[in-house]
Amino acid sequence: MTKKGPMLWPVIGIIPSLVININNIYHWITIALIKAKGTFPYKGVWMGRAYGIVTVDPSKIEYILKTRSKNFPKGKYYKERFLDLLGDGIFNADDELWLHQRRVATIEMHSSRFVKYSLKAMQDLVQNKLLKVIKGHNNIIDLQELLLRFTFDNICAAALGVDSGCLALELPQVPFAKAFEEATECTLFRFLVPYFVWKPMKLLGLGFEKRLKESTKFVHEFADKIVMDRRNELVEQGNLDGRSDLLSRLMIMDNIINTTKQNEQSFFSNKLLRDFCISFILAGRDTSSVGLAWFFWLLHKNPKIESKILEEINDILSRRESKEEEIVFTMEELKQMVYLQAALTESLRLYPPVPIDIKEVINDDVFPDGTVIKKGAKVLYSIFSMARMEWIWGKDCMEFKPERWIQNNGQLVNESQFKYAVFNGGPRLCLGKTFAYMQMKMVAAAILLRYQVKVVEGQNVVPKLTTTLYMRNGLLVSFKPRLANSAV
Ligand code: HEM
Repeated sequence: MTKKGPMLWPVIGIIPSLVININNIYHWITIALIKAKGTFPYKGVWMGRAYGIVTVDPSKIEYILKTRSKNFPKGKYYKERFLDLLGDGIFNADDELWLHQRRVATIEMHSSRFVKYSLKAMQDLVQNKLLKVIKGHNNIIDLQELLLRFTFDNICAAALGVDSGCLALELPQVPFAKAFEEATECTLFRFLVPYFVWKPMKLLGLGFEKRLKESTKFVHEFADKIVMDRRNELVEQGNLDGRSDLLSRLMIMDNIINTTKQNEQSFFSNKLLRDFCISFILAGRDTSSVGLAWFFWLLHKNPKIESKILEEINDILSRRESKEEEIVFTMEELKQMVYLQAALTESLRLYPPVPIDIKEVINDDVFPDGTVIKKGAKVLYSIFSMARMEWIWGKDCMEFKPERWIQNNGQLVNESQFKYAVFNGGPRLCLGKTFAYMQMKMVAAAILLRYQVKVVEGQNVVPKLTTTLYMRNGLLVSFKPRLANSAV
């Protein structure tokens, strides 16, 4: 049953409490959820269509993400806000349209071809770009911004097969990345103001809606050109054998299906391919970089854990038969980094890149504990707050403890997706989870082996209110070469 939560005023609902706590929103929601014993009702402004419950209850999360997932889709509320940027892409689709994209993307992402391609892309990006930028910058640098540049280049290579150039040595402004960031930020405003405010603004081309229109146009034109060029390449060459990115593979798969089933319309039109790729870039653009930024911050506060990670990396390297000049981690070595994986998992628990998620209710429903939820309501679940509930994670829930994730036999703990909802769960479990771990381990190990990441003292390291858990002021650091490896 839902317990009392923050005050709901007539007409303006929960808004006054939100406004007062806007600078500390995640902690405020957490405290409200602790007081309400896990779930409370909320209401936005009158006629604003925002009402429902906020929860951290793993059994309710399992109910919405798995047991009754069809009754709790992304829904109209979410979709109409993301429609301009994402169209029908996987991140914004439900039902058949979602299912087909999900199926083909899953097949392709699990293929050894894609895994090999993404590993190579990551290795190249780390060795030839990221480490070079770090080496070339002797001064203080914003680590969050640097990691964002890395993941943007990485996801563009994986999804589109292009180099977006964010990690060039001089760290240039990249128009596509800039437009993407602007379009995402402006879309977020649609979640913060009632629909009767943003819809007229859109119609009249005002304020953030004007910026959204312009940045979306730029993103779409950029992606459209890549899709068109690839289509032409396929027509001219008859194949895309040299390419392993998702866009090329989906185009090829669709082509093969159409050749076997003559007269049937292609599923992946050029527009749907574009929408798919944009969804993919959105999903993988900032999640792992933001996760890594919090990870390095936690290591700074927990030097013993950093030493243990280093010990593990050096131990793995000591088993190499040949001692190459340049150390590039292999897939096998990354798999052996169990302690590093546990530390990353623990860091993501405390600072989940997607801090709050939302689902819409299609038909009236009743949760297993008897809580009634009405058609049209929204369920918000705070993944950030879940980590801070003693009844979910124990008395030490606030501590950064990688050991939580290692069993007595040395294997990693396989936790329930609904207790650890960081990567979502059920049929819409994050498609990039394996990719993200490979990426985060590669970056963390490559940096930690060579450098001590010195966090500049006196910074105000706090979360920003966006769909992804950015650090509001970034993370200023300097890199101090480790003596033993300074030549690497
Ligand atoms: C630490 C890194 C990451 C975290 C914590 C994370 C988390 C999530 C979450 C919570 C969702 C569900 C969102 C929702 O439905 O509301 C999701 C979906 C998704 N993620 Fe990730 N993600 C990460 C990295 C990535 C990467 C690197 C990629 C791409 C390579 C990716 C691709 C996707 C896709 C395509 C979906 C949509 C799946 C669907 O709707 O069927 N993610 N992710």
